[in-house]
Amino acid sequence: MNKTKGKVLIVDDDKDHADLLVESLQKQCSNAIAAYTAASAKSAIDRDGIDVVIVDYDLRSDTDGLDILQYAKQAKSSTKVILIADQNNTVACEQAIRMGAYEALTKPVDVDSLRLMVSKILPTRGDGKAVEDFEFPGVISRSHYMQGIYKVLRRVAPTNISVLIEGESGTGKELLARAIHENSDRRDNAFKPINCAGLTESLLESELFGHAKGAFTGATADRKGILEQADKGTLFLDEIGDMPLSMQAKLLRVLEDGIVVPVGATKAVVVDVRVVAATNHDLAKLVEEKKFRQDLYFRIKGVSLTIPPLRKRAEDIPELFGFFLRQACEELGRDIHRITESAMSILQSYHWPGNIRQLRHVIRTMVVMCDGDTLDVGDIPPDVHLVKRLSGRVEGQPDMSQDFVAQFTGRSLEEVEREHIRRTLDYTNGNRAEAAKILKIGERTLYRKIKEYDL
Ligand SMILES: Nc1ncnc2c1ncn2[C@@H]1O[C@H](COP(=O)(O)OP(=O)(O)OP(=O)(O)O)[C@@H](O)[C@H]1O
Repeated sequence: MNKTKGKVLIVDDDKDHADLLVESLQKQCSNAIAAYTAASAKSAIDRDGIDVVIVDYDLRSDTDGLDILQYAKQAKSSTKVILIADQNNTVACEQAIRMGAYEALTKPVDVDSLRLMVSKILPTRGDGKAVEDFEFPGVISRSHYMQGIYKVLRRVAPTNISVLIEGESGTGKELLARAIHENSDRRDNAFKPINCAGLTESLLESELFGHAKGAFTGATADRKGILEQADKGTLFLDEIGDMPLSMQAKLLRVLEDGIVVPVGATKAVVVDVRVVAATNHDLAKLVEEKKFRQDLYFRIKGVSLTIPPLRKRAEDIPELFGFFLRQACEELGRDIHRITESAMSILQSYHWPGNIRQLRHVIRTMVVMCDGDTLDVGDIPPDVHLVKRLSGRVEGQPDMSQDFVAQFTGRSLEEVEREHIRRTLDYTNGNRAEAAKILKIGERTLYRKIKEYDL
């Protein structure tokens, strides 16, 4: 059988069960180990750089499986954690998923399915050797959209091909560009980003190409441009759609010939750069409108990728949430592990115009606002709150009604009504008069429904 590379840790205080899982996983994973206590699990995580943790929720010690989940993710965010809980403990399973667990299973666990799951996380090559480690440090994503993107990146990153990344602001374009660089042979040389928007043409030219001493007022010394600084490395051209047309022509020439002449210099410099470009415009449309040069478009678009906005991949939110929660807690010296179901559900159905960047800020604000050890609806900033989503289309924002409907598809009208009333009451912190106003029903009707639905 093809063995996977990667380390698997089984954490279970039932020694026999842990050993059984280790034995079964060792058939496919040469490096499966067991820990019977939380303390030894933590030292294995610190010591061994574990890739997959399979942890029993009920450890019968002062801690539980969720604590190990949090510890493992903090030690290495790419570690995948599978939680196993008792059949009736769906609360722990839901909490684990909210905290970024890869999967949460209830007992009895089918060992073959578990093995299959681990083999999906740690793939093998046909010749039995493990796939080369391919790291996207700090890049979180489990949605099928993002998995598709990673598949392409795995192939593309190690080559020299130019990559064009399209996506709304804050979707993680620069992060992916860095991941491409880190997974290429150029990783030991520089990754140089430059934002092509917001710079005057002459500034952009001098930033890109450099300048000679005395080239213009203020040029008191020779200065290497970004292109030269990125020699043998990667040049990241952010917001390339905003580059002035005349600069586009100059850039194309350099990319074609690999020769840079700094502003005011007489000598040319030969450079070897790989280009990764990003834009939040539809570049093909800009080409049609003659606002972007077609020849440059083809030059930078060796492979093009579009990162979907966060609202189209709400399934990524729990894992991103866990990641940013840990970051914020570390930064602010807080110890918060949990989020209520209603709060997570609000985060998952918000439309996130600022995408992942906005999510990160919101989670930080929630940590600041939170009094206890669990984030709740009241900690969510008002602009992310329910009312905008429930009132349908927000001006200037996409229509969210589809996402809203999708949440409730397959549920009865009664269930939807109950849930809707519950969330609205959450939103108004239990203020019935305000909730009735939002719901556009009388207060007496609301009172009746609260009793009827036992809210
Ligand atoms: N998949 C991800 N996992 C973890 N963090 C992410 C992910 N994607 C984005 N981020 C974080 O979100 C923030 C915004 O990402 P980034 O700057 O790469 O976006 P961008 O699309 O380049 O934005 P802009 O177009 O405004 O320059 C960064 O803090 C980044 O680390």
